[in-house]
Amino acid sequence: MSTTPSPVAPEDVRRVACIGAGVIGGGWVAHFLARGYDVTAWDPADDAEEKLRRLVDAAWPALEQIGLADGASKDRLTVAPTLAEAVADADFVQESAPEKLDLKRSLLAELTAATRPGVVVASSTSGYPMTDMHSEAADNGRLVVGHPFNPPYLIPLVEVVGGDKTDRAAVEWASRFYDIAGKSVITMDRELPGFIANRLQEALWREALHMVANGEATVKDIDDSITEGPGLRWAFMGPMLTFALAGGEGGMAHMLDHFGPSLKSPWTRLEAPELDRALRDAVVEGCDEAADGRTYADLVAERDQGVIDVLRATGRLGKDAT
Ligand SMILES: NC(=O)C1=CN([C@@H]2O[C@H](COP(=O)(O)OP(=O)(O)OC[C@H]3O[C@@H](n4cnc5c(N)ncnc54)[C@H](O)[C@@H]3O)[C@@H](O)[C@H]2O)C=CC1
Ligand SMILES: C[N+](C)(C)CC(=O)CC(=O)[O-]
Repeated sequence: MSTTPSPVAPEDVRRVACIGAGVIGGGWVAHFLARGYDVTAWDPADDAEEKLRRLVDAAWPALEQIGLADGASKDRLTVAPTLAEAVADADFVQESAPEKLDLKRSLLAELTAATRPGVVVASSTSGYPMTDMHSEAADNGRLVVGHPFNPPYLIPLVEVVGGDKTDRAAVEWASRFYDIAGKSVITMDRELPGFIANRLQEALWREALHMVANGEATVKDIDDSITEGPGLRWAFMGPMLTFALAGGEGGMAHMLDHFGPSLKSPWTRLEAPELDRALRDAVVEGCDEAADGRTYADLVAERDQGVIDVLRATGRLGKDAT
């Protein structure tokens, strides 16, 4: 473990390195460019640069719509030929490589060695605790999880948490940096599988898969049940406060006294269903039907506009909102 402080204060960060430039790494690139940073990306895939530039081009109209920071430009993106060159001058590194534990462990060790001492390195992992990804490399107290939501250039939340070897100062540095970079930060003081939001999302997801597997609901029924129902409330009021209103003037106390006993009803089947070929195909087929001829690019544009409309309608544009 290291006690090396970052060589750069969060407010003085100029250059961000994004390692792995797929859906999430590319989304981070778009976000940091829009917030006015110099961004250096690296990804080992042959077609990575072309795909990355395509993703940034597709995201840019949405980012212009919500407002670019002074000096923000797509021209401030450099795609480096090697990982070492990508991170050599970075003030902060966001790792978004595939979700494979061995790969994350060796990549994070490599990043620790290739960055300047003390530079904070955050992993986008959607579920691995940093304690499992930490290597034995020296100076690894600056490795943190910075879990984003898709697309990182529009969804504000980042969950920040360290592992058992992470310096508290690195967690605080990352939280402050993300805040300055326009994110909405939850800083966790302990590791949970799936952090907070994915733990919740995965519970919903498992139930949805059970219903498809058993022919109890279609993919469309499941999506409509959220977008026409609780999803409308969740955009601005979380599940706890929403349910407190279900208790009327008696609030959560009445809600719990009234509905609490039904917690024991067999509403959920939280053990995950077998993700066999039939279930996989049923879900894929249902999503194709739901897309109804819209391409991936159409859906991305539709989603981005929807998120912007919700952020605007709920008064969250204007603050450095994403
Ligand atoms: N897709 C999602 O909705 C979300 C994903 N995440 C996390 O973000 C990370 C990346 O996931 P996605 O972007 O979805 O995956 P992806 O498959 O879209 O992108 C992964 C990228 O990493 C590159 N790559 C492969 N080996 C690499 C290496 N050794 N070093 C650096 N890059 C390498 C690939 O060429 C690819 O471009 C994962 O840890 C995932 O859990 C987090 C939040 C949401
Ligand atoms: C599908 N996923 C588990 C990788 C999703 C996330 O981690 C967060 C999100 O964008 O919902």
